[in-house]
Amino acid sequence: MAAPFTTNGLRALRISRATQRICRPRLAVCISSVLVRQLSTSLPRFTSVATAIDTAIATQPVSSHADDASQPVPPSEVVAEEPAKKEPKPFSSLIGKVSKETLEAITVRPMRHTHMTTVQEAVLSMLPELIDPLKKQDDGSFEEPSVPRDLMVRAKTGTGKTLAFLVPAIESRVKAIEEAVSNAKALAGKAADRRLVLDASRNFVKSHVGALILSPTRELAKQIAVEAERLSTHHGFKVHQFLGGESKNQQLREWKYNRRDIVVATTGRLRDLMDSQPELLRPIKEAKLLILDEADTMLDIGFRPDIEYITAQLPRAPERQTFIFSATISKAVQQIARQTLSKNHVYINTVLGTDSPVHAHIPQYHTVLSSAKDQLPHVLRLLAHDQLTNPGRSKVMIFLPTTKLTQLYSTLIRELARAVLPAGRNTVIYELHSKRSMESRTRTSDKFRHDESGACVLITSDVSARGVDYPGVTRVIQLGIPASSDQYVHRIGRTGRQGSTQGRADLVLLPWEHGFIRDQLSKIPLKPVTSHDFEKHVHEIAEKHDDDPKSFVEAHKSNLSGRRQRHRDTLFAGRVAERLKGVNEEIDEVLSSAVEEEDVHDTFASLLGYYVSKDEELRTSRDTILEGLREWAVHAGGLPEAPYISETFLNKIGFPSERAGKKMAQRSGGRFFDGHRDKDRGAPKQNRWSGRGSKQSKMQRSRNEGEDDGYSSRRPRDRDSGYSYPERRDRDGGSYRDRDRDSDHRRSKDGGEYDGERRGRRSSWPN
Ligand SMILES: Nc1ncnc2c1ncn2[C@@H]1O[C@H](COP(=O)(O)OP(=O)(O)OP(=O)(O)O)[C@@H](O)[C@H]1O
Repeated sequence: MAAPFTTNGLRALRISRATQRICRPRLAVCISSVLVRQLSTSLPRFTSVATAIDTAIATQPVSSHADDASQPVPPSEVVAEEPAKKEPKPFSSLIGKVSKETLEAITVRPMRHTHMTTVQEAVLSMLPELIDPLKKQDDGSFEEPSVPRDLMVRAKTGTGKTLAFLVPAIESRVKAIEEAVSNAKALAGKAADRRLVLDASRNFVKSHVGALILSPTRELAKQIAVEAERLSTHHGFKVHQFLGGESKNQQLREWKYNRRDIVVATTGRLRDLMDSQPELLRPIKEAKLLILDEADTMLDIGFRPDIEYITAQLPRAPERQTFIFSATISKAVQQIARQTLSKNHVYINTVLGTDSPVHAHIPQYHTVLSSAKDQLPHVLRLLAHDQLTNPGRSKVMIFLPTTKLTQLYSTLIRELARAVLPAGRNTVIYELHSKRSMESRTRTSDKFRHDESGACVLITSDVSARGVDYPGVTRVIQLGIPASSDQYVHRIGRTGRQGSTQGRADLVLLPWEHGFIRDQLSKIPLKPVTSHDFEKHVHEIAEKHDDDPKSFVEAHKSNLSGRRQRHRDTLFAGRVAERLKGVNEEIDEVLSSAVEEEDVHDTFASLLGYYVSKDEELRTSRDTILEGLREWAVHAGGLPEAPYISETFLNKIGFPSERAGKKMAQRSGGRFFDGHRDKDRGAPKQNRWSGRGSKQSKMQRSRNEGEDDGYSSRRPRDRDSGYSYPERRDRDGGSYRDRDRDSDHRRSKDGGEYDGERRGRRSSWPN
């Protein structure tokens, strides 16, 4: 019988590596190619590796650094095929390579998966060799591994990367325990009995951590921990979570009394505990596997000091293995990653050639608005469109660049949904950002994940951009430019997951943000749509509904769950088109009654902080950005005057400010941005929203009461769990200090949420 693909594949890679070490690179690649080609004739699955090496030959420079011993050996690259091009392999093909407990968890209970995704097949077919424990030699060093043990893996969003790294983590733990027991037996010789075996196993699982998994956000860390628990159900493993914003005492209690198989952590909390808790540090220092999920963020400047601190405490390669996973791994990140990975690592790339890391089947649109005034109406029309085209199963995520804008939009959409959207008061609005307590974030995230209302919206900052798995998201709306093109990809990845062919993405930009598309998103297949055309389109669909609501809903009946099928007549109340026509009046009304000027000013300041360094990506001047934001404050935020920004403040935030400052000063009578109001400017002019905020500002209330979860105007507020909870601090009182250290708040350039901390400097404006 032919040897399994993996063994042959790894053997070929090993030979290829050996040849690379001793020959000139071009020659080495040729030899490798011949070897691989021979294999691929008998094993068709190996063709992709052969193709990769062929590509390498084509691109290999004739004169290279062949004799330079200091050049790192390049990683072996495995290019996996797209699922569309081949039959997915069943998990049952892993029998004999993976323990039966893990396979049972995957295929029977609780996961019930049948076939591997491309990335899973590429990684799991490297088992069991990938995680074989290394033998310790007499001098205390470890034997040279016979196959590459470190991985850098790139695969599209929603393709099951979590399972791809968790299975090796679990299997490696199983093997390490077996080895510890067998060593104990060997030591005891004939005296070995059942009790000794048990003791050896018990000691080992408490004194050695198996795998340490680091994640950039708490939401993602929690999700990974849940998946790890599910996958290790039949092994009885304990998964520890060290996440900021949660009780340290509780985490330490769990740690004290339980085995330590897998640790999932955000870097801030883990570092904090490693610093202060020797009881925790000792077993973590024994961790033989480090996994960085969303690796490009983890290796970004904001997280790197923590990552370096943590990795410095762990064993070195080859004793420690490192896996790096992400949907986006740029060349620069690859360079940095190589400092963390062993030289002898494999790069598995399932995103082929020039292919976009976003799923091709997700239609992506962008709208450049002609004025800031159209921003909110357009977003409401997008929501209406989603509810009309996905009746009974609309689930939308709206991403905003700053926390303040997230709060403002949550207030506005919560107020407007009832009057404007087709599902009206049945629309459930969720709000999620880093200013919420951890408890509230977890609750909101869980509720949105399991929401079956048929019309729900999660308004969120970038805390939800990466890795978080919400099934059934029908549309992702991005308002304003994302922090980077990678962040765009990750946000979009919240829809069309698990091979789902449904989903849509919309990017909504102000006129001066247009340059971002050419500068950063030129490789993304974005289709333009004007707000005018879209308005017409939505009205046509709404009128179609209003002409015959019953048959409209009937046509989409298959989308409805049993419970909602019974209530399908009430899916969209009243005449939808008419309500949509009144959107501008409703917005005026809500801006004047539910939003304080102060909130708009704060939001403006947060946007200024976010956009100030984006002039290059936007291909425009800072003056244009400033003007654009001032226009936004008036036309979208409803301020009577554009905010005035002092020259000093402009200087502070890096504007070429003398000219801009004077210009603003001459034009403006509004609020003075340097912590003072400009008293000499007299009373602000009355505008159509004067007397605004007469209802208590929702943003204010949100701040005061921790309002968040699934607020639907249909429900009485006092009965809405999560609505009236006071903002709570952790019982251990450490939340604020801890939050400052938490990964979510240390995000850099494209780590997501802008929270006033930019490149290590805390700014003076709100976020
Ligand atoms: N083999 C499989 N068959 C069916 N569903 C799967 C399989 N593997 C994973 N899934 C499901 O697919 C979804 C997405 O998986 P996961 O979150 O691991 O994707 P990801 O690649 O890590 O995405 P992201 O890049 O956004 O982090 C999850 O709901 C997971 O349970």
